[in-house]
Amino acid sequence: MARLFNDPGSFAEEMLEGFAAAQAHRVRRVPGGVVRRDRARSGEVAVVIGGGSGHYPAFSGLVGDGLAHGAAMGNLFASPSAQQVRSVATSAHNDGGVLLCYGNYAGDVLHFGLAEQRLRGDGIDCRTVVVTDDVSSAPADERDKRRGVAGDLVVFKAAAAAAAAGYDLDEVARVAAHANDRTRSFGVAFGGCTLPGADEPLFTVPDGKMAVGLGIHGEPGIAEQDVPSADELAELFVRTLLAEVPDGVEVAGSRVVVLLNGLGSVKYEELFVVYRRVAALLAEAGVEVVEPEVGELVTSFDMAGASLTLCWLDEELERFWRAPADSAAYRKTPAVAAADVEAGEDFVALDVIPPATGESRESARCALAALEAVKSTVDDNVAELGRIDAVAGDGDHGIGMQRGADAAVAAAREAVERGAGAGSTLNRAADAWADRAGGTSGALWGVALRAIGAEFGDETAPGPRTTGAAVRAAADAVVRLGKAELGDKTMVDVLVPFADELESALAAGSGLATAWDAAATTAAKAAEATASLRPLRGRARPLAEKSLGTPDAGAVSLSLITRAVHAVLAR
Ligand SMILES: Nc1ncnc2c1ncn2[C@@H]1O[C@H](COP(=O)(O)OP(=O)(O)O)[C@@H](O)[C@H]1O
Ligand SMILES: O=C(COP(=O)(O)O)[C@@H](O)CO
Repeated sequence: MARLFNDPGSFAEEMLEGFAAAQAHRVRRVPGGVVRRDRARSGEVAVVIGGGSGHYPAFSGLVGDGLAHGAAMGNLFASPSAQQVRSVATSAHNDGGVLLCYGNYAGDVLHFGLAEQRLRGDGIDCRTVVVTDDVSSAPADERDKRRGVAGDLVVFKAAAAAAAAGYDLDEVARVAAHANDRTRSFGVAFGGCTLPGADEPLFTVPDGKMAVGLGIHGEPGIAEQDVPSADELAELFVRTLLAEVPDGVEVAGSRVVVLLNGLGSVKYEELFVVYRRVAALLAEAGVEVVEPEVGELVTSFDMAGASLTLCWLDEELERFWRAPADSAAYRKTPAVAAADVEAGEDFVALDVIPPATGESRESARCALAALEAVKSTVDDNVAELGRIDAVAGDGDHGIGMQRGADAAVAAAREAVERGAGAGSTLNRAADAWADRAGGTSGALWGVALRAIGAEFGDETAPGPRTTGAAVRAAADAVVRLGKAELGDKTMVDVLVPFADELESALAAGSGLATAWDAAATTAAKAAEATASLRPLRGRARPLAEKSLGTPDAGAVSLSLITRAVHAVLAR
């Protein structure tokens, strides 16, 4: 467990501050993360990686020559926001376009996806490759649903070496996708991680047992067995990964990168004991190992666990794997000399409040009151939302919603004080929510509030009809971004019936407060009804059976929020 921290809420930020100070000769701090201190040559594709904090050396430790050009860093175990990714990518860009490369987690996919759209809008060409190496997170015929774990390193390195070799953006993306296709990982855990300030570990494994197939956020594993000996673990690792070799690869005679990764509190010495047997087994199978790594490459805070990664090489991947690199946490000599180029402009968000009418400013005050009610209900339910999310997810839904709601209220308050209209107030609240909350729900709440803001605008006071249309627009935006359907066990199962009921009650002539009341009652029933569904989206999906009987965390928080907002409308 973490012993050294100040305010747990500032841990990720303070960690990055210290990292950047300690690595000032390699990296530069920019809003949302870090970029290389020295620019690469002009025209070189920038490889921008990122994800939640708590996985060091992923992601900031992998920024440097021959590795990533920048890393966007979110809160602990929560993806960076779209704005953070955009900021880092803008600072890392060398006029050669940007490859966004990160592990396949719902929150990362949403935020990096939004960032990609915005970067394109800024005139920066982008491609995306998500890492999906964890064989236990989905079957082989659904590789695109798998999580990204320690295989991140091989994919990031291949992409960055291709960029350094002068490949263009399409070619860098091709190399990264190819490295991902050739990479498989498999992990186990003996104990959970405890985040700073938390009293309990995120999950536990019974004494003497080992969870098999566990993810890097403590997502429960696919099986449990007695703790094996080091040799037996090596045998399990190698057997599992040799059972799923990429298409077109012959095991005997192949050359592979091997990563034996410690997840946080397994000792290097233990890893070497395991590696001794891994190396022997691969040799017996006729596989030649190329520059293996044994150590901490992608961790999960202080989780006790380990994983094995194999990347099946061809000539090009081997060349890129062997290429020099010099980052804080990963170095291969000879180090490349940094190009001595002027640092470019960092990304600076515009801070202009658009003009608004008096009536819209009045509505902005109501929007602020509604957000305050949201914050207060989230505060009251934070532990329960975490508990529900922990059944099949990563247990951070309450904390994420709290971070988002806090930030949204602060941003809305500032906007109101500066004379913003309702639309702009909600836009600012939306960006603040998405920025601070991270995670899947952060991205979704961000687009939902933005959609409401767009309907409200800064000119007129939104009446019942506009409010109904705004809620519908929010539902459409959430579905468009998250692509969940009704019945997938997500917040959509509450948001859509809520919007339907609100619209039909308004159409039947009810006033806003009465219609909202009826819709909030529908929302509560819909949230409860998600208990009988199996999740088909998000982090809980691999644990569908476990989640039966428990409602969806995002559905419950949304239903509580609709009820809290009703209290404001009924005033
Ligand atoms: N594709 C999706 N569309 C809509 N809602 C989703 C989707 N994926 C997940 N969710 C919602 O997000 C909630 C989880 O939010 P959060 O804990 O912030 O995410 P994370 O799993 O990234 O930590 C889920 O309970 C679910 O309601
Ligand atoms: O957890 C991470 C991002 O996933 P969310 O879906 O945002 O929770 C992060 O730690 C890995 O990038």
